[in-house]
Amino acid sequence: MCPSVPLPSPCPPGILFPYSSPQLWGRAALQPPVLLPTQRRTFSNNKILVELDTSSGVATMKFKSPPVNSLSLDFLTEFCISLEKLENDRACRALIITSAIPRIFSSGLDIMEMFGKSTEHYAEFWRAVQEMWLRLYGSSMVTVAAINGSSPAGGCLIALSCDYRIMVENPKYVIGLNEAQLGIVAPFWFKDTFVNTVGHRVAERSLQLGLLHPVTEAHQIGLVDEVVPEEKLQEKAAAVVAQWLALPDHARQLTKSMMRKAVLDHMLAHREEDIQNFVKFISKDSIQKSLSMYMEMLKKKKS
Ligand SMILES: CCCCC/C=C\C/C=C\C=C\CC(=O)SCCNC(=O)CCNC(=O)[C@H](O)C(C)(C)COP(=O)(O)OP(=O)(O)OC[C@H]1O[C@@H](n2cnc3c(N)ncnc32)[C@H](O)[C@@H]1OP(=O)(O)O
Repeated sequence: MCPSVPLPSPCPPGILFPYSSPQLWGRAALQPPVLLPTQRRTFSNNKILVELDTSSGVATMKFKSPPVNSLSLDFLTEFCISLEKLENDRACRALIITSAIPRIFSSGLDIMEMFGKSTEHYAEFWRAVQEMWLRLYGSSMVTVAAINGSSPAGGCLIALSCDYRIMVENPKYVIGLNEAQLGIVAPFWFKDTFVNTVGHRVAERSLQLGLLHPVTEAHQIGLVDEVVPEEKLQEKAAAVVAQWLALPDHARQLTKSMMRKAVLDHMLAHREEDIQNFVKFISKDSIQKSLSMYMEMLKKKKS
């Protein structure tokens, strides 16, 4: 067992603290460097599979919710539970997120959760979306998105919330915050997470046009950090994680907290207001009509 680690003092008021227990910091990093046999711990539900290699401290999370890994309320709940389990596991220092569904990383928020439902449902759903982002963006683990398929809107947010993004080179895959194309608006914390990754000008253009960027372009604008052939994805993700884990956990975690604190604090301070704004916005007839037309368009595309 890893001994509990004293908090760095004075304790910075970073968002990482409410979402990860400070006494867990250091985790496997502070254990003596003994060679342990590879040990795997697996847990799974019907949406997500998690495999933790306790000898390296690296967990791999696979989204497995057909047909397109859309982020339904159930999916978000399972995602948050899985994140919490890993965050609280002393043996886990890093997380690789990928998809078990061919060609799709995640299709973003489940549009059916935002269509034709009660205001109570919209509020519950939006709180779950916020919770997912707070946990992932505020995670004390090293997080790498291994993006093996298209990743629009909420799917892109998941990737943006990680520390590093590696995408498979495939001319058919796209990634971006395309909310404007659906007639909806990316909330301020989606926008802030995007700006923190690609910068203001690129984000402004991309958001206003609701662009879904092909992989090469996503790499050029800094939306993804690396592009690799499919067969190299897991190997690359493992190498990136190893590089990040070579640093002392507390230094990396405090730096991460410092970089992300303003955006996380802003959202926490406006969380209830953001839920009210979402409910009001999504309940509008005009927005419901836009979503309905978008779903129709998706179905027509198939036939
Ligand atoms: C001013 C105040 C502002 C306050 C804030 C307000 C609002 C913010 C609100 C919301 C923010 C939302 C963010 C989002 O994430 S919205 C979701 C955006 N997602 C998309 O646009 C993706 C749409 N899907 C696709 O482009 C393709 O499906 C995809 C490329 C993912 C896969 O293509 P493929 O050809 O393989 O598969 P399809 O046949 O298209 O799809 C299969 C099946 O799945 C259904 N589906 C796809 N995506 C979704 C989805 N996101 N939600 C629900 N269902 C989805 C699709 O309709 C098909 O269904 P069926 O026909 O088989 O029944």
